[in-house]
Amino acid sequence: MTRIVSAESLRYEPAGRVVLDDVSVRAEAGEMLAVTGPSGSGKSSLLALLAGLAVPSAGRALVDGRPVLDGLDARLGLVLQGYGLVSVLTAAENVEVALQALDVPAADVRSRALEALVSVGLGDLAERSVEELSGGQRQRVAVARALVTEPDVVLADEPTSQQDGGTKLRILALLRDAADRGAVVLVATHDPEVVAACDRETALHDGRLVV
Ligand SMILES: Nc1ncnc2c1ncn2[C@@H]1O[C@H](COP(=O)(O)OP(=O)(O)OP(=O)(O)O)[C@@H](O)[C@H]1O
Repeated sequence: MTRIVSAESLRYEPAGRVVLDDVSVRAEAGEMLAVTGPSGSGKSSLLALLAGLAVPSAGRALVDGRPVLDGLDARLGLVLQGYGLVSVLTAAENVEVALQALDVPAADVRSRALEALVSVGLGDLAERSVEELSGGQRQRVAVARALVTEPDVVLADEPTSQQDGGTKLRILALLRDAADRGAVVLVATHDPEVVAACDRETALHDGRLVV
C-alpha cells in the first residue's frame, strides 16, 4: 500500500528553461494536498514529474521512497489538463480502458465504469461519444476514469476548473473519499474553494516553493 509521495529538490528545465527549481513536497496517505500558485508557476510540471511523465534534471520524484517509475505497483489516478480522453470512444469506454489495464473481471468492467460515471453525474451520457460532450462533461469523464481504479495516488490538475458549484462540490467529495480510503491526493489549483477543501497547501511562485 502506498503511503507517501515525495518530491526531493526537484529541478526541471525543459528546453533549457528553468521551470521548477529546488522543489520539495511530501504528501501522505489519507491527505489532500493543494498545489497552488499563479498561472505558469509550475503546478502542472510538478504533477507531471510526480506522475513520471516528465524527467527532472535534478532531484527525485518518489513513491514510497522509490523512484516513481519503479513504483508501478502503486496505482496512479491522473486527471491531466486536456484530459487525454479518446474522442471516438464513448464516455463509458474511456472509463473502461482504465479497468481493462488491471485484473478486473470482464463482467465487472462495465458496471464499475457506469458506477463511476454516475458518481460524477454523467450516468445519462455514458453511451455518448466523447466528441459530443462539453468541456466540463469531458473533465468529469476524466475524473471518473482516474478514480474508478481506486488508486493509491491521485494527481489531479485543476480537476474542477470547468465545473459549476454543484458538480465542483461533487468532485471534491469524490477526491476526499479517495483520501479517506487511504490514497495520497494532490490537486493543482488556483481556486480558493478547492484549496479550502484540501487539508494543506503548498504554494509555488515562478517555479519555486513559497516559504
Ligand atoms: N516542456 C516545456 N518547455 C518549455 N517550457 C515549459 C515546458 N513545460 C512548461 N513550461 C513552462 O513552464 C512554466 C510553468 O508551466 P506549468 O504548466 O507547469 O504551470 P502551471 O502553474 O500549471 O500553469 P497554469 O495554472 O496556467 O496551468 C510555464 O511558463 C510554461 O510555459
